[in-house]
Amino acid sequence: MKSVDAHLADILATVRPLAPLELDLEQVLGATLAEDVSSPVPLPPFDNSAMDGYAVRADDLSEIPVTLPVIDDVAAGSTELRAVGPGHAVRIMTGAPLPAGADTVVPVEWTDGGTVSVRIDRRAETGNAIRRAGEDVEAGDVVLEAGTVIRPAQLGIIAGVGRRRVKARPRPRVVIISTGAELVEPGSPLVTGQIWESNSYTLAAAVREAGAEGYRVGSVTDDPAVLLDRLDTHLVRADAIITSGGVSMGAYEPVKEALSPLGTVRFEKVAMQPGMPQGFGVLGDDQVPIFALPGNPVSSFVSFVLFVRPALDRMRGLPSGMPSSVTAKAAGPLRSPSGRRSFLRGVLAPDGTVAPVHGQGSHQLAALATANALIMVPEDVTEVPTGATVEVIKL
Ligand SMILES: Nc1nc2c(c(=O)[nH]1)N[C@H]1C(S)=C(S)[C@@H](COP(=O)(O)OP(=O)(O)OC[C@H]3O[C@@H](n4cnc5c(N)ncnc54)[C@H](O)[C@@H]3O)O[C@H]1N2
Ligand code: MOO
Repeated sequence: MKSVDAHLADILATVRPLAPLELDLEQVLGATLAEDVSSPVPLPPFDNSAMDGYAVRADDLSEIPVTLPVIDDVAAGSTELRAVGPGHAVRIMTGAPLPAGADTVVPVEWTDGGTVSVRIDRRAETGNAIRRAGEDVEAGDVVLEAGTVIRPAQLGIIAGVGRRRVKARPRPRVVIISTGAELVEPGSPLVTGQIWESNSYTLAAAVREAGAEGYRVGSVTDDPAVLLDRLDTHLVRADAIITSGGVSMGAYEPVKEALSPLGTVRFEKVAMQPGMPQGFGVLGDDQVPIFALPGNPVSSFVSFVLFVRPALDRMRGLPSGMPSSVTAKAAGPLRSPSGRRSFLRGVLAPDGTVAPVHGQGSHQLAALATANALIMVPEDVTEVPTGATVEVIKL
């Protein structure tokens, strides 16, 4: 059987980072920057007030209380140049440009709030409540480096330096197709022999959590021709495809039957539990990667974590490899088949212990839903005693 590491290595040697595009601000969340972004101007661009209050000269506050005439009013957005002379005050709002001559802002709470004249009851030091030009960013400074994933705050600074578009690798578009004649959409009634289709929902959600776009395109039955037709329809808009089911040894294995003859997708047994039957390859002129995952719900999810998520990282231009793990102490004994690496579902506690959940079958989706970690048991280990150190992947 092929090792987990060899299968992941094959996948990562095949998938490529997506080509960068000029993306609009509205489309760029979750994309990976492919250029350094710098600011054309200092930020803030001008000295301005951090509070609503009065712009004055600190020298005029040597005797407190003091009453000063209010000679002007300046709001945020004001583009007129104003000045404050000795013995005067200008009423100012948060974000408004500081009038020339002023060197401190007295918050309105320290005054009587007057509009003709103002009584100031507390001394403000020079520079109080003033935000200086360039305090955040100097003109020309790089604010984000190539390779940064654009999350809300990063998107904010791109807009904040005035950029409408940036060069970035988009979120990969992943089409998800479940296969199986027994599958029924949740919300519809079941008859004997049927089950509700869950894998495409799990996988689409996992794709989105992994920073890509997940498109469920409905399940197909066990007819390989229908699957090929569905693939043909969706290939044009996919950066990757995930199928679930139809890859083992049964009489009706539509994914294997449809894709094996193409010669670009290999079906192999990977030495892991769950997730042993795996298909991977490329489709079409654009060599779109396809992950043919096993149908058992826990198997498809674990396969996603081990193989698809690292591939999506690579497509996004991020470092990729085996999911990171932490060490923990086994809270109970663990069993694992010889020659296969196990990914047991477990609950990692804050005290650093990890307990296997009850129900380790590949079909036991409810048990998976109670887990927050995968406990790895190496290929050459069949039993792990309570208290032993194990590696776990956090979910
Ligand atoms: N004779 C053998 N039988 C099986 C082997 C084997 O080596 N020899 N491998 C087993 C292992 S391991 C796995 S994993 C499964 C993989 O089977 P398939 O990928 O062909 O998946 P299916 O047969 O279509 O389904 C398996 C199981 O999962 C349920 N399922 C499938 N799709 C969904 C879905 N979208 N939502 C919810 N549940 C789904 C399906 O009803 C089956 O119960 O093969 C073993 N057999
Ligand atoms: O390897 Mo299968 O994934 O046992 O369920």
